[in-house]
Amino acid sequence: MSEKAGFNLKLNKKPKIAMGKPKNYINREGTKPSFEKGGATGRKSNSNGRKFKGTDDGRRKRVDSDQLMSFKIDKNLEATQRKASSGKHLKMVSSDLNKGRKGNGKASPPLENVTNTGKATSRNPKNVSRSAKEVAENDSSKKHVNANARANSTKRLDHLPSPRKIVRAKKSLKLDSEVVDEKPKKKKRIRLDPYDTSNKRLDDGTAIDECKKDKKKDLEENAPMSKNAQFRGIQPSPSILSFVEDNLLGRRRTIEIQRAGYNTELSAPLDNIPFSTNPERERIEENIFRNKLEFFAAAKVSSSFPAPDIPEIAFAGRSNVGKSSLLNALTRQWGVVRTSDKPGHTQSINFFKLGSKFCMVDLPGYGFAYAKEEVKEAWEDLVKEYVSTRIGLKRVCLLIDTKWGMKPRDNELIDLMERSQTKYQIVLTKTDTVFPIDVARRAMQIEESLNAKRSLVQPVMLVSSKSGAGIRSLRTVLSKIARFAKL
Ligand SMILES: Nc1nc2c(ncn2[C@@H]2O[C@H](COP(=O)(O)OP(=O)(O)OP(=O)(O)O)[C@@H](O)[C@H]2O)c(=O)[nH]1
Ligand SMILES: [Mg+2]
Repeated sequence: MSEKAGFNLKLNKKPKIAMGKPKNYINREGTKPSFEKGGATGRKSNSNGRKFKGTDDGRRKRVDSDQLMSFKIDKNLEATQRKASSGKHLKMVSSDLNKGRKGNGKASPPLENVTNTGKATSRNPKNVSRSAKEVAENDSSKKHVNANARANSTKRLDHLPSPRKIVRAKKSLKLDSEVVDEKPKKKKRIRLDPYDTSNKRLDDGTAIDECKKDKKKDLEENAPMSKNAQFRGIQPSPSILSFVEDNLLGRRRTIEIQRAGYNTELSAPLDNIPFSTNPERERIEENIFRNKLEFFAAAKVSSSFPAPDIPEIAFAGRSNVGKSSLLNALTRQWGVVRTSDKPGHTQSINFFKLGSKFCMVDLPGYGFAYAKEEVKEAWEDLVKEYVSTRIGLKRVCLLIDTKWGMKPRDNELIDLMERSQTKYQIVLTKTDTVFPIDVARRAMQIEESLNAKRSLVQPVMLVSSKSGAGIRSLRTVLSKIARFAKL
């Protein structure tokens, strides 16, 4: 076999298909595919010789059958393309081609023609004529190609196609191979650009999410911290922390209190002497608080106040903060001052003598209480009048619930006491209801917030009437007032 023939065979890739061509196979110019005339069945009668020009009948018949064969193949290709099937269909095409060759005993077009025609017909039947023209143009070369194919067995190539034709043939072969090769390929994955916000799908999904994230971040950064978050951010000083730990302030387990040497059988166990061998409660260290607590006056209006002949210490604060309970805890005389879990229990200013030289005053609470608004307002006015005008009032213990901290009404009273230059001291109550760290935080918070107050007496006292924590310390502070107070 000559070199050129070999080259043509390379172009055809499947020389076997071309090999089956009969000797008298001629490709025609201007022939129309039979399906344009409504015949897609491959009937012999379908090929109407009269409509083909420049060919004799015999040839026409052969051409028709060829065309029919080509169309048959085209149809197969169409189906192949529609089903998007791969090499399987290509095999079918080849087998059909072979079938046609075997069955008819006639020439079948070479693979390149078949695929070319298939490609053309699959999109536009008009392309068939163009393809036929191409076929005609390449007539001679294809003749030789076919002849080459035949020459595989017997003959050698007579003349070679021009280089231009070879290129064209190569191109067509490429296109054909592309058509054939593209089918088995998997669908191309569409890669979405995450930064392309013009993409609707991105807008619906990732892009919006990112926007939301950014907005959320901005809001988080710019939004003011919640009160709770601010409170959690407080770093108590080491001195406050150690005070809290030393006095077992805050919520503690019974075992912890027992290990510290306190008798948990007693009420307010921490208000005792640790590791005492005495099974009973030790005596109160401050003499003044050993006195009997005696109720001696109650006032709902200022005119009912008793004569101010002894120093007084008053206990003010919101309703239910633990004022009455603290009086009992300080004197260890439970039941003398009535307490209740119902806010607003104390409805008048109650005066209690502790011995002959000292008086403790239980004030009605302000803020939320189970009472009518006008009644509560009357209590509040009474309390304000008492703390701002009372002669003999040496100190106001302003009780704040450790859990809730200071409220606007507390600040109102502070402002009033500041104006009236009444000495006041903050007492944090119910410390047993929160964690030790929160006791320290609250103390720190209040100390810092009231730093500039002139009438405020430091330090902030931390107590629990229930556990007895901090009661002894408060007693020490108050007994000094009672001892040195003069009218
Ligand atoms: N856990 C705990 N509960 C307490 C403490 N002190 C008081 N209580 C409870 O709090 C509730 C209210 O106590 P009170 O002493 O009546 O409070 P108050 O401030 O006098 O209330 P008003 O008279 O209504 O203004 C009662 O149920 C007490 O048992 C404490 O230190 N710890
Ligand atoms: Mg009370």
